[in-house]
Amino acid sequence: MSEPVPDPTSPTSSDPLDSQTALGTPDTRDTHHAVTGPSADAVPSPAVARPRRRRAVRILPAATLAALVAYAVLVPWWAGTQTADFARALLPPGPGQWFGTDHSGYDLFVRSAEGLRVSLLVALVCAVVATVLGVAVGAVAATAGGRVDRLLMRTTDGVNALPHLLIGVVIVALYPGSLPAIIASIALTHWPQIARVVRAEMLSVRSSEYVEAAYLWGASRGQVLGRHLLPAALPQALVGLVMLVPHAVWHESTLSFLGLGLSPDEASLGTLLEVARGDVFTGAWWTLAAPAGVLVATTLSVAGLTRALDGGRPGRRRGRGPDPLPVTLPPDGDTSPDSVPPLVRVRSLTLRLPTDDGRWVHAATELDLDLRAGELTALVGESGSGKSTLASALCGLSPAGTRSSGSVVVDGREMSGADERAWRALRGRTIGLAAQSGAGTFTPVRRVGPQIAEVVSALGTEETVPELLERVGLEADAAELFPHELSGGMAVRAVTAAALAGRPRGLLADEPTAGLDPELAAQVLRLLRRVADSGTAVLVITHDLQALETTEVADHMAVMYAGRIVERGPARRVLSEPEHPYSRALTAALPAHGLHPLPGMPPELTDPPADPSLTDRTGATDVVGG
Ligand SMILES: Nc1ncnc2c1ncn2[C@@H]1O[C@H](COP(=O)(O)OP(=O)(O)OP(=O)(O)O)[C@@H](O)[C@H]1O
Repeated sequence: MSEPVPDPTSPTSSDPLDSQTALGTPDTRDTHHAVTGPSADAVPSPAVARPRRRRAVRILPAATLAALVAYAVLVPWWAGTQTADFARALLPPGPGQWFGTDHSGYDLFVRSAEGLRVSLLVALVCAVVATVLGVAVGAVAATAGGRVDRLLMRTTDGVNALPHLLIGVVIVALYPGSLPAIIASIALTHWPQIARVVRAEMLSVRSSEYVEAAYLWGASRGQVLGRHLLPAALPQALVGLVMLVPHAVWHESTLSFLGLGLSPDEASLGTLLEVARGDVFTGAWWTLAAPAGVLVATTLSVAGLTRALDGGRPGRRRGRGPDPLPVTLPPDGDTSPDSVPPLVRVRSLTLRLPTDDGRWVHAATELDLDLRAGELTALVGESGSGKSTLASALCGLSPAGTRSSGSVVVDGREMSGADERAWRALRGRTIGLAAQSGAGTFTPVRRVGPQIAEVVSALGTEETVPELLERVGLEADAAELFPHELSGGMAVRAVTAAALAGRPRGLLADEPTAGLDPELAAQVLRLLRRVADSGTAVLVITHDLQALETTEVADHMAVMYAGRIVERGPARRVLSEPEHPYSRALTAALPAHGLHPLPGMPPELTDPPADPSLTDRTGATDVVGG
């Protein structure tokens, strides 16, 4: 269900410079310096010594843990079955018994190894069960979103808030000495951390360009989950699993120490500690020190390993998810002057995007636009005027929480209020989107060709990768390249090839010329013209009026400013005789028209003017045209 568009007068204004500041994110890359000069070899400088120390800090926990695991596996195997020998009871540590003996004469070096083996096994099973539960809950929450997500996250918070040990004690007290009860008591209280980490990781990957592109190119939620979200979240889940092991060791040990855990026959470290309680009062401190030392060494090494594993992971940005466009309002009659119905007909489309601080971005207001087969329409305007928001809406990919009204008819079908299934049937097939991010549209770790082949197979067409590449002017061996190996021009072409994989009747190209030099920009625009000439309805979103003017590829042009289309008409006319002051200012900024900069800054879209004109620009001292 869609929500009504909020009252435009309700949002409060904000400082437009805020968003500028946000764009200027400081470079946070590591700036370690290499040591130069003759003395560098002779005397290691602090800059060289520090990485070595860091390497040692990373290796030490792993080596300690490996030694402890070897100790737990090999020593009981080497020692065989021990029998009680009361003649050797409570011997202090010495040459014949390194860790001393307990009150039954058992060698504590062997006994602690057996205890560690049991504790590690129990902890590992608990951690695996908790991780499977956590991954399942996190994945469902991240992919379902909405109410399901909220319900699962509240449950997660609830379980997290419970006193774990108390719950463990209650469960184990109901089934005393039962191993499954011990595992359940630990696993059922420790999955929330994993669920939170997995959900957060999946949400951040879900907003990445290549996942958005996967949806655009027809992938189902299940395919996105299996191909992108789960593989991205699993390393974090694995780190979580390793982190859970020491927790589980401590919980199991505590339960056993309280006499609620395993029986002394299957001694864990906790059982040994519990048995040692009585011996300590006789002065035999080593009976407690041996298992306690092993427990502490295990916990510290796992904790150190966890930090080393977790330390190298880069952060990811959060962003928007692929929620369907909740468009409302009844379809209206075809008001187009042309007889051929457009492939896409937009009428009075209004979109309000929520901000984190409760305001609304007026990203699109009362937009009308037609896209027709065989025609290329250019949508121009400054950054932030709402062009990409419109393109996303035409694919049913508005940001979560978007409020909207108006009509979007695609191929004769009113898509107002259409559900995700309806949009998915249309994405990639009826409308293809070549997204703005170029090479970022592809998963970075795989070659481009197989990724385009996946799009073809998801959309079920007869296209082949070599044919698609040829169509966009790329050599067949470009398929073998990784995304980072593509030049800017090649990346745009590869993205266009993927967008054409479903033989769409409409193509939206978002900033295809961004970052390209004039010659490459012109080549890309001519490529899109050829796509239009083959009968496709093409929308090109661009800032690059210069390239449009040079190539003359556009049939129509719409000028967008502050969320509104302020002028529209034949491209040649709009470029040569713009009518709206903003269109005049845009063309006046071109080198061929005198390079007059636009005055001031565009208005803030959380508080836009009712009738945008150049006079509403903040900081404007000079108004061009008029
Ligand atoms: N997910 C979002 N949530 C809230 N506001 C958003 C979101 N995405 C974009 N906006 C805002 O919507 C407005 C229009 O953004 P949009 O990206 O559509 O502009 P644009 O003209 O395509 O600019 P650019 O060329 O830089 O992409 C901007 O004010 C932007 O900050």
